[in-house]
Amino acid sequence: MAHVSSLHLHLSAHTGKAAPSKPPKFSKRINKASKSISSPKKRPFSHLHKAQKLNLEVSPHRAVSAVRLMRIEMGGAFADLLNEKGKGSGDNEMAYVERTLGFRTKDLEDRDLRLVTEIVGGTVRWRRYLDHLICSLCHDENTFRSMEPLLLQILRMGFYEIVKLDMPPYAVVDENVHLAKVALRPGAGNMVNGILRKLVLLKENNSLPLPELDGDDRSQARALATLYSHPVWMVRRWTKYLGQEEAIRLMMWNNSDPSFSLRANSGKGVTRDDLVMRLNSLKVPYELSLHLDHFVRIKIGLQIVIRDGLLKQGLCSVQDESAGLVVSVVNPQPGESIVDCCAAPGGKTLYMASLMDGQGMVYAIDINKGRLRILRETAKLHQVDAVITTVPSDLRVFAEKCPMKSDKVLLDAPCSGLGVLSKRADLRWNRRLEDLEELKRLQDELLDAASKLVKPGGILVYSTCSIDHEENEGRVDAFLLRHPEFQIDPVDIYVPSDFVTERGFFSSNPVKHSIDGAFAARLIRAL
Ligand SMILES: C[S@@+](CC[C@H](N)C(=O)[O-])C[C@H]1O[C@@H](n2cnc3c(N)ncnc32)[C@H](O)[C@@H]1O
Repeated sequence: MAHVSSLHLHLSAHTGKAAPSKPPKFSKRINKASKSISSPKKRPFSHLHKAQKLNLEVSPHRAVSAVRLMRIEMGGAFADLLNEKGKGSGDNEMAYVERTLGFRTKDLEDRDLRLVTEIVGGTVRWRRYLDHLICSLCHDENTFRSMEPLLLQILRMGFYEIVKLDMPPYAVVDENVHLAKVALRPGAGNMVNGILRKLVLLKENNSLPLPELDGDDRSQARALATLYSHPVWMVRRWTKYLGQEEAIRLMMWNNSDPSFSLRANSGKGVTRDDLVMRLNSLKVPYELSLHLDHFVRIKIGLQIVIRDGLLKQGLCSVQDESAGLVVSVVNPQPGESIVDCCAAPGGKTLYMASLMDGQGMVYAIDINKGRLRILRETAKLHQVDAVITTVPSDLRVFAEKCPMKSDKVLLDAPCSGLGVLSKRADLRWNRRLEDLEELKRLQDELLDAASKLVKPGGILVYSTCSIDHEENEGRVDAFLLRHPEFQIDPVDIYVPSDFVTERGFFSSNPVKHSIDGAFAARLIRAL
């Protein structure tokens, strides 16, 4: 999670990358605020102190959104509330606002939090599109490129609200101008006013300066990347593998509001009916999963579920159905010994453990000790810790040193995450094409290591949350060439046929199935 002291980094609007420097563009107010941030002693928030800094004219959702956007861009934090793991309570957020902007606003209500989620998620997703418009309406490109980070975030929010949310334009202009004035300085407010008013006029005349979809493949990819707000390399890759129409549909999915699934924690004796009763009493609308007995889908209301403590009490988990279906491919049975090779933070480990009726063992290996600690704690909370053993280790080292042979081995490999871009709003901006090559090398090494832990006749499941052919089928094909002792075990008896590829792999497609994109291959070792 981003630490607020990252405000000391200067962020270039051009690269979106933070580079260490003194904070050149922040107003004195911000510099003062960041001084107090880096001080190890926190100032107590006395009532007097609060009253002095209370600003009732800036709406809370706007102040919180601006600060979250700063944290995301400068620290790589995730945009969705889910990743705040329920810590995003109003109080916490307001402390961030005060330390970043130098004032508090009135407290956040549930409605404000919903707006924050919508504005932050949308502004991050539409960043390339919004920056194109902002840059077009600036005096010159240099003005845009050298814009101070907070000012840019305020403009992005305003553009998003006007263009994508169709909010009443002059109210948006007034509020963002006011925020820029109090959080930065009067001149910044004037600039926001000028640019946003230009935007309102252009929108009213239906003449937003957007690129045309023409020219050669490269220029079309660049235009699509702006129109649907994705990196150019992703557009080029998807156009090549999926065709332009399908690539556009995928980008539209990635830009839509994500829906979430909840898994009733049967390890603790909670049934889906129990979960549904709680959701009814909280008035959170849901749909039963068509594919998995323990799962329900919710489009809205995750905040309410978090607030009500359902996650903290271990009654359910937030888990996408695509992850649940990967567990169906493993098909864990009571009494089995299962190795989960890249287990943390434990979504699949916990679900597998809950299906084992207290018999057998899931060995949860992960290189990341901190994430593994979270897994251990959640396993206790979910009352499945008796069938989980955590092993902090690099899988490659573990497989070399430890001769254990298991019934089943799941390798849920580190991957690009290209199947989960609707939930991970900022991920598209953090991934580079070069990452894929590095990831493929790691995936091959981890597959080789995982295969050593499978007993003769045992099962190896390779899974990712990517929709990229090279990370999925490509890795399996390369593995089968290196390991003729394994062959494909088709997944059709474990998951609905709609998810089964011609070659017998599991594949979920966000556009087709309205869940995250994921992949799993079930491989069986010769006796
Ligand atoms: C996709 S995540 C796993 C998600 C997890 N299976 C779940 O369902 O919650 C990939 C995991 O691989 C771990 N990892 C990366 N390199 C590793 C290695 N060499 N050995 C073991 N774990 C590794 C990362 O720490 C990360 O937790």
